[in-house]
Amino acid sequence: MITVTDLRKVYRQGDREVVALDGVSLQVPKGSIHGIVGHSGAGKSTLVRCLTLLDAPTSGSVSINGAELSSAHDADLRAARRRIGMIFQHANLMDSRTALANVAHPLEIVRSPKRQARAKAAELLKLVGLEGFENAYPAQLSGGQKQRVGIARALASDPDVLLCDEPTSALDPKTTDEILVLIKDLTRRLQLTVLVITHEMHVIKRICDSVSLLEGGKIVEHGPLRTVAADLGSKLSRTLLPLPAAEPLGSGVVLEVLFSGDTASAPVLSAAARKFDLDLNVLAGSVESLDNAQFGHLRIQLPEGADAGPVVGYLRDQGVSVSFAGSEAA
Ligand SMILES: Nc1ncnc2c1ncn2[C@@H]1O[C@H](COP(=O)(O)OP(=O)(O)OP(=O)(O)O)[C@@H](O)[C@H]1O
Repeated sequence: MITVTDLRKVYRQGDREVVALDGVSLQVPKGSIHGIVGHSGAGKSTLVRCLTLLDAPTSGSVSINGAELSSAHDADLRAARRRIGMIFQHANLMDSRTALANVAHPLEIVRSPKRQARAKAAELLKLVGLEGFENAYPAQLSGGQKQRVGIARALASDPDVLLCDEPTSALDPKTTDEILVLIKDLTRRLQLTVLVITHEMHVIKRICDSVSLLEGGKIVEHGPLRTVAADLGSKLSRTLLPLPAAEPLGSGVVLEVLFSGDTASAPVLSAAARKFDLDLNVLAGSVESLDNAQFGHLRIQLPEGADAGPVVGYLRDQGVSVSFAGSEAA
């Protein structure tokens, strides 16, 4: 379990203060993956540096499985850092070392016996699907394979926590999905606690159990993936289930509707159309499976002159979230 409590980081530039983190708190349970999304400048890199204590937080605390990191010093701090495995956008492997020697490197630093370090590195390469590549040099590996070596290296110190900073931003879509499947699989098998920092919603959709939106150094929305996706109108729901812009046709009322769980598979819209004898026009739609639950986000338009009130009431009674979008009823 990672617990971050009221983390603040203020940089001083001359007599000016830059508040990069403004009271960030979060909890990530063991065995789960939490995503942190945010635009450039939101504070993501600062958060990574403060979590690993490469940068000292101005105030607040970070603990892993109840052990306080923020007050640790010297040997304790080094030991605490080893409990955090890091994965970066680029694996930053040592070109002159084989895949095996790269993975064994963190073990050599803590003076593990050489034979033991190599045996463990071989085991980790197998775990990340690189059996047979032990003697390959980075130049002989694809981007995805290099990232796998990076992941094996991150696991060498048997960390409790995996901190992934834009782990797939440099990879093509197919390799991205393969690496995400690997991270998810390792999380479950090794009961890791994983924090993924990313600007890609795809990463959140594919592997995260919960998500936080970081803006201006603050977490402005957070929660389990299913809960935030079902919150019609929230920023995270809009980015998880985006709708393309579509001009309304005429002056009929435009509604945004969000189906989740059971309502996503029930023919609620056609039932509403029959019940009120209306033609409903779908202007835009987005359908996704998130954390094994179905979601549908639609923009629909009622015919000109139709009374939206009873339709909205009926849809809400069926468990569908509805809001007015544009038109005279907005
Ligand atoms: N060493 C520093 N000194 C002063 N200000 C800093 C420093 N590092 C970061 N900042 C400021 O803190 C804020 C957050 O920056 P940070 O790099 O954490 O954002 P980010 O979300 O990682 O952005 P990006 O996705 O572009 O890397 C920004 O306003 C930035 O200018």
